[in-house]
Amino acid sequence: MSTSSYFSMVDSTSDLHVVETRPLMSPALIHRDLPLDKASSGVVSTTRNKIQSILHGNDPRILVIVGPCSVHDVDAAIEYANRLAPLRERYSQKLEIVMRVYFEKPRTTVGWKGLINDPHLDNSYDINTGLRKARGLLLDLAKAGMPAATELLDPVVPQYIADLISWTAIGARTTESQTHREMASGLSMPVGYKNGTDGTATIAINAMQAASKPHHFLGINHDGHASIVSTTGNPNGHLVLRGGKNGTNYHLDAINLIADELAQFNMPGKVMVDCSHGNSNKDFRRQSEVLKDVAAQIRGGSKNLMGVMIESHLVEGNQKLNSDLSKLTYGQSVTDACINFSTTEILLEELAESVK
Ligand SMILES: O=C[C@H](O)[C@H](O)COP(=O)(O)O
Ligand SMILES: C=C(OP(=O)(O)O)C(=O)O
Repeated sequence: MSTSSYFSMVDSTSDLHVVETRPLMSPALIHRDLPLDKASSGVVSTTRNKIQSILHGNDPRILVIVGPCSVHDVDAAIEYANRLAPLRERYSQKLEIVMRVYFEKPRTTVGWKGLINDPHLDNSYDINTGLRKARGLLLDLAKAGMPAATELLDPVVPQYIADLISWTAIGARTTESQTHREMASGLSMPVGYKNGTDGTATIAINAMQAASKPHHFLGINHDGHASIVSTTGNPNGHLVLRGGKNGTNYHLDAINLIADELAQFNMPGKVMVDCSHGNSNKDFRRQSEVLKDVAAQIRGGSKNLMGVMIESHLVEGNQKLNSDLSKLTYGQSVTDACINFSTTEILLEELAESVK
């Protein structure tokens, strides 16, 4: 029986909801066009080492992940980095400032999923261009000496950009996912695991344990071929407290409780506080309140804090994405609302002053 007559006899049971599949460029091809240079690799490895030292208590400074909720405009991201660079230098004795450069957005239901998924912001989903734009921006930042932090969401994406990332988040919506724990087990940089959207820290503690162990899973290699990936486990994981539906978790009591829980599992007790999301109840103005509380804890001698995360952009607030992109305000977030740059400067000064 010929193949076509065989298939005409059976019901089609696959791809019933798939419209099309398009070729994806291999990581090797994008790396060939946008290679890692010596200076950039130096920025990434030095920053990763410094973050590891902070995490393991060998460097008393505080890690600061600060920048836009998401990058939708590469020029605005570069302008932001140019303004952040002098602050990074000024406070370098007290703070390790790393720019938040988020290309992938996990949505509660649906919405724009970030520059990699839809780089033209017009539902054309030109992912090959998205990956190039993301890598190009990371290279420009690294060449200018600015280290980058991101959230890694799609497990295929690290092959394209992870060599340029100094710190990674596993988000509140994916910390409990085995796929993301497997991915984190093979990542080369320190990883922060967010507590769940309901505020539960236990899933993030489980994630830290799982990702610190070796795993074997499905992925792609540098040439883009489907592969079985085997990892060693990532020893540089920590918790990121981002609050949740049931309230905040940045106060001293909450942090002490979680540090005790971490100690029971022999995990590093030092945590990062995300000043935004559940801790600000998504009101960008409340990030200042959270940051001030954290600074007071550091001033008071707390040994349980290793970092903070701040959502900040050139212009405060956020705006809706609509079809007329020419109406977008330059330097304002199209995802979560952010504080503006002058507030960011004030907060970084206050945080730096709190570190002895
Ligand atoms: O930081 C970003 C958002 O909080 C996250 O992507 C969820 O966004 P959404 O609830 O608007 O989908
Ligand atoms: C999505 C984010 O955070 P969370 O996972 O905490 O909601 C984010 O930081 O962009």
